[in-house]
Amino acid sequence: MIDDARVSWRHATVSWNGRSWVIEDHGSTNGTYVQGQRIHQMEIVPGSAVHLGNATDGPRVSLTDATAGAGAYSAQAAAPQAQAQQAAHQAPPQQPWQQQAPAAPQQVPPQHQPPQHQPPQQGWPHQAQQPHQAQAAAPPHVPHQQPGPAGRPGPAAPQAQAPGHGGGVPAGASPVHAERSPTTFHQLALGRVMRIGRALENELVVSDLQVSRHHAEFHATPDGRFEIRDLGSHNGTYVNGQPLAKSGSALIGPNDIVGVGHSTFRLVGDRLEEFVDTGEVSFSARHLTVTVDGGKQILKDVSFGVPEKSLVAVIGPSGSGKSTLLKALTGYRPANQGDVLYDNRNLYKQFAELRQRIGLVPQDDILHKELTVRTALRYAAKLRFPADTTAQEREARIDEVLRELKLDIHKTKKITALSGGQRKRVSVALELLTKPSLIFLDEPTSGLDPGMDRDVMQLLRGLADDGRTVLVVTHSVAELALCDKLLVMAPGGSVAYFGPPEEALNFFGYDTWADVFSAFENYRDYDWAGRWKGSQHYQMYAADIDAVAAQSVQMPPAQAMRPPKPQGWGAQLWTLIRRYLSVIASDKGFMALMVILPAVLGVVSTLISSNYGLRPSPRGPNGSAATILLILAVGACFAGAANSVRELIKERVIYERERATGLSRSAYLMSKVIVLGLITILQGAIIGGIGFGMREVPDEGLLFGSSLVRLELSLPIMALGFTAMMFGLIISSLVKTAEKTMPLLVMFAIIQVVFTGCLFTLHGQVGVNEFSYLMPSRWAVAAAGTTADLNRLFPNQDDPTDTDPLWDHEVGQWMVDMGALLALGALCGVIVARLLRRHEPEVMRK
Ligand SMILES: Nc1ncnc2c1ncn2[C@@H]1O[C@H](COP(=O)(O)OP(=O)(O)OP(=O)(O)O)[C@@H](O)[C@H]1O
Repeated sequence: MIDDARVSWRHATVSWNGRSWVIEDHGSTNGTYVQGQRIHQMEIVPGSAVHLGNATDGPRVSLTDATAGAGAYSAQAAAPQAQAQQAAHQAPPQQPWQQQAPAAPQQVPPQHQPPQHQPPQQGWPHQAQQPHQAQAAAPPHVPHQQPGPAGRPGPAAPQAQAPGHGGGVPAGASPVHAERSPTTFHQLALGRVMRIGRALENELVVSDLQVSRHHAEFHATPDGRFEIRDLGSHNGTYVNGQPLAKSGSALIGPNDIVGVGHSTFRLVGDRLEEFVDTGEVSFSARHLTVTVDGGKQILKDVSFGVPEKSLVAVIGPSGSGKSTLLKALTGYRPANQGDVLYDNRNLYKQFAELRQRIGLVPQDDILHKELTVRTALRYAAKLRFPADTTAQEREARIDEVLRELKLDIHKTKKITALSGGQRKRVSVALELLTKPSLIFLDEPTSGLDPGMDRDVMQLLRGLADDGRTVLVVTHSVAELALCDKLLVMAPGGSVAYFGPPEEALNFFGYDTWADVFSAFENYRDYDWAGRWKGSQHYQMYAADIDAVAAQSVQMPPAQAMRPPKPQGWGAQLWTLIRRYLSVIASDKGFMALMVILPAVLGVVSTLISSNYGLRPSPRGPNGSAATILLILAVGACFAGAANSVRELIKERVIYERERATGLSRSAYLMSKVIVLGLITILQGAIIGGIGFGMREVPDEGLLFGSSLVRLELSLPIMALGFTAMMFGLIISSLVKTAEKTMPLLVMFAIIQVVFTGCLFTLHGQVGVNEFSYLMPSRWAVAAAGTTADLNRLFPNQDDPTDTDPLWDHEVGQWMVDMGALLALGALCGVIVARLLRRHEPEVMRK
């Protein structure tokens, strides 16, 4: 353990590679320096000047070669290794203000048991010995320090002291951290530009993958003031939580906070103070209230707060507002009233910047299960990190996360081959890539057996001990003792209890959680919130926060909240296409089916007995030509729609999460359209190739003369496959569950059969004919019908002179029919985009 703020929590390791000692930097914030040069990995020898955090005055790690023999040398040199490892596995220090947990109030006499933490079976050595005591909330009488000007505390802000308590520091927040000191100082000089970025040539190097290589620069204006300018960064530069325009600039005063990646900067005189968010942030919610249309409150005045490194569990009966609370805390659906404070900064007001520090693991997995762990993380990293990160940098971060979550032995396995608990770890790993400080999980242990439940909860305990705040909504009560704080929601969306988990049952006066939940069920109208607010626990753990009056939420304008797009549109599209192709390629059965299905449909159509195929019979009419077209068109419709009908619904959770991290809606949709479009066009070619290939066709086509008549006939079938695929996407974005797609697919296909115009005459039927214009099969059969001259082959039996104008044997009509078919496809695209919006976090809808 090296006690220096410039040294990261996991900074570097020194290891013996069999030949020499090697120091490796683990993506530390302030870097590792050998002989004054920032390094990633380097061999070191006794006497090497190795500094952590700063090239000159950072803590020095030295190898001492006390003896001459090689063996003895190794033993000596092991010291730094032990040190580095120790640094990574330190339990959180006991706070000086540690309090004994209060005696349980109310009906039941206190039966407080010290928490019984099982030592972990494997992994997570960070298990705090007594986490509840170590992180017990500061009782109200502990004087709270007030935050700095924009909520960020700092030594230069004593003037911000406010009378009384509750002015911003949450109850339970450690007063130690309210007085946070800067991680580093940088001297600004007039006339000199200080450029910030990830690249080593910057004056101020921020080793953070969220930061662009050349991110922003500070420079002095001629009148002696300082200005920050964004250098077209991928993830944005923020002033007081608001994004600067790309390549925009702003004057900076002493009260302003500049945010770049995980670092924030503040000007003090001509000195720049840098605070690095290493994850250790306090977090609190104040008076959170959510009102839905009709005025009903589904979340009522929820207040709680926790210091850094806390693990908080939220439990409550079904419908008690847990998901609503999670959405309010993450900003997915901001509350109507109240505040969420992140390190004393208002999350809603500074959403654009702070949203990047939040990781959310939804209940369903957010990875494509067909991919291997490593491949899935690679695509996720590509989408989430700035475009200028190298594959090597991303790989290094993935390795780091895999190691941290003990997944490195599983990295080459497909996610489907992992156990439920391991799969959850992979979802957590994905969220950890960008080093969030706050991690929210929605029922991570649902569906897991008790052993895995414990495994996942211990994982979360470890994440919190490593310096993050973790909040988990759970149905499982078996492992609550691992948490620092427990929030119990009552029916109706109010707080029934907040405090140490081991005191909760006593608080309710029951022996088991089943009894508590039964009481919630049986006494739904009881004033659980009133009981909580009248308790000593409330005084101890929440009254402090509640003392500040509730505020209405005024969210910044939509464009100021949108997440930055770490990658450009084209790069996102390319990554999404590649990911989708990887997913398809990993499923050999699906690929085989994609070829077999159209082949079978094409072959089946050849069973229709017809002497003349698509040519006129000697007498003129040839009704079987219409039947052949009908079967081929319906086959293309089925194949196209079946390809896409489950595509969006099965990925909905992934889309929702990725959208919140900057995914472009149109790039996502376009990736589906391109890949599925190519597949269906290919399938259309197979159907048409077999279906028309084995038939007599007219001698002359309309477009290509006599040489490519079969292609001319197949093109409408291919385009029909494409448009049907787009219809399938509409169904996929419309439904709530994947099961509902099947009946809709069947309905779609049957309707297409009816409206081909091959079963009965559509032309001349007022209303029905116009309605048929909305059907892709109508236009596809019409286009092929112009080539085959369907008016002649399949005339109106009542009146052969009454021809269908859509089937006119003319090039112009072929073009119109094809144009209408493709226009329908494009219209479907617009509709899908609108429908996708409904499945996005509320803050992303624009
Ligand atoms: N947009 C909305 N409009 C109206 N009512 C809503 C809306 N969203 C949620 N509700 C209602 O609010 C209540 C709380 O819902 P929420 O999903 O937050 O509960 P929950 O505790 O997460 O439940 P579960 O454990 O079953 O997931 C429910 O009664 C739900 O029907």
